[in-house]
Amino acid sequence: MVRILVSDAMSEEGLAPLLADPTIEVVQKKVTEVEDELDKFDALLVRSATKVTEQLLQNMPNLKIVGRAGVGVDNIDVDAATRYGVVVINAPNGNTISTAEHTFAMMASLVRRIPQAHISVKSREWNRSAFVGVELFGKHLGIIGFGRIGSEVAKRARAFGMHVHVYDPFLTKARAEKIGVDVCTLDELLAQADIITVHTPLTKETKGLLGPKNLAKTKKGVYLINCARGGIIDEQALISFLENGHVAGVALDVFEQEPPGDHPLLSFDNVIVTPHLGASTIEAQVNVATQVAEEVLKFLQGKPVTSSINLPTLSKDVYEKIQAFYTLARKMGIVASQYMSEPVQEIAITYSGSVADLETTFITRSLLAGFLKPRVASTVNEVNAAMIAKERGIAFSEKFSANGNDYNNSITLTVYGENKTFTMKGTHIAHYGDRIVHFNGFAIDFAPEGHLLYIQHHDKPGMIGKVGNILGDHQVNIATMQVGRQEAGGKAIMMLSLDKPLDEALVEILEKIDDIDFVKRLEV
Ligand SMILES: NC(=O)C1=CN([C@@H]2O[C@H](COP(=O)(O)OP(=O)(O)OC[C@H]3O[C@@H](n4cnc5c(N)ncnc54)[C@H](O)[C@@H]3O)[C@@H](O)[C@H]2O)C=CC1
Ligand SMILES: O=C(O)C(=O)COP(=O)(O)O
Repeated sequence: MVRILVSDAMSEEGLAPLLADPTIEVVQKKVTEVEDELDKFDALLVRSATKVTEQLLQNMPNLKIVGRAGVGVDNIDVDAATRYGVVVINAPNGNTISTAEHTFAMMASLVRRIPQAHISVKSREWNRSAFVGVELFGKHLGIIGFGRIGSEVAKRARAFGMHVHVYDPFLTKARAEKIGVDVCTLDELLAQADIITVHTPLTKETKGLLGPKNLAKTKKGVYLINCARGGIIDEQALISFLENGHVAGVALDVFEQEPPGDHPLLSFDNVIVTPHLGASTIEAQVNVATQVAEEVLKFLQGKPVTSSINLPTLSKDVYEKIQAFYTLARKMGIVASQYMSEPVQEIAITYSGSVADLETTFITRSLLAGFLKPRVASTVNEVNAAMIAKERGIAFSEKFSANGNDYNNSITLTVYGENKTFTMKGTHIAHYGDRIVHFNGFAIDFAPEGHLLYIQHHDKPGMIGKVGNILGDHQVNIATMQVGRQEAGGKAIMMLSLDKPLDEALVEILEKIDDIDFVKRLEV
């Protein structure tokens, strides 16, 4: 039974695919309510309230995936998740419209002082002259961060007759022209805008983006809106610029600390606030919960996920094409790692023939994960394989060649160790399976599967018989046997597939046979 912890409030309708699956148990409780059983969960679904820290990840050793039912993943330690091999996914567009609409509602409320007027009337006052606002029409709106939400805000602003200026260092000219907005530098935006709204993620670069220096570059009487993340507008700087009257008003949906408690910003009459409600609509919540539920279900069924933060994104089509090579590469990694029982500095992979045209990032990660698996105690998979390889000083490279040599497709792996270099070549043949066709300088043909025994020896009559007799005497059945040699009477190899793993004592007996150089057990 797969167990999923849903630790923040989520739409039941959205979670329906998980709730309906009889092989899945969904527990809807806060982390603090299940502290004793955290090690029993395979998946964790969160919104922004749950902090997925390294400590929490350590307390959940069976966790395989974290699903963020929303956009921002700043509450998740993605680096730590990657290190532990935990996939992180989000729901990137389910709440875009709701957040853009909320931003616009905040903008209108801010310039017309609707919340203040509302409180006044509810207090039985009727003070019309105290609530004179300004129009949005004709005003200059500065949008910092022109992604999904920023561009939806721009469309609405244009409908209101506003001039829209956007700053986003990653925005292509073509996209900006298509939407018809004025792309400018941050300084130009700060100087021109009557209203500034931020829609970037919270990153090292955007933390404090609107701090004392940049706020000083804004127009006197500017209005500011933050419906993205607390901290993009520096709260201390904001207090100073409200106190000195430079900023006319602020609308905040988000805070550096949530909830903000008795925050000094809450005392300003011209600061209007909501409790992180951007995504809080029925529609957005159904959308984001459905998106993560479907993704988690796919992941648990071994299918590719499309909105991963720490895995290359694959479409179903691409996944189907690479699946066979992904498995072959994993097996090749496992075999090579056991064969090269010594420190390794570099792994070079060459993709030839049809596989060279595919998306190979995943295949390479699969090979690395296979290679590292026998060497590391922690979980290693395609999420963290590249990172672990780097940490261990193992460089890796990919090369591509259109020519598949004798095969329609092949993967050639060269491992550079401290003392030796090892090469193997594998191919995938439709309806036949994975074959290793070159091993350590020998042409051969075997399936990289099960309990394999590799024997390197001198090419002499009777060698196969001697090995067969010893194994037979010890009740070890040989399922298949492939042989290869460089030249008659020279070096030769046998690759045996056995019905059960061999113990070390038997390896030693085999190695004592005259003309056997060495024997290696390979478990795939
Ligand atoms: N208040 C709420 O409930 C919600 C808040 N959000 C927040 O809104 C923000 C934006 O979300 P989306 O538009 O969906 O994300 P997105 O990824 O589509 O857009 C973000 C944009 O920011 C730009 N950007 C990154 N660094 C930048 C920098 N240093 N300066 C200027 N631009 C930069 C990126 O190029 C990108 O175009 C996120 O922080 C997200 O967490 C999202 C949904 C709901
Ligand atoms: O999607 C986002 O980034 C949000 O900020 C929404 O947060 P929430 O899921 O409402 O806690």
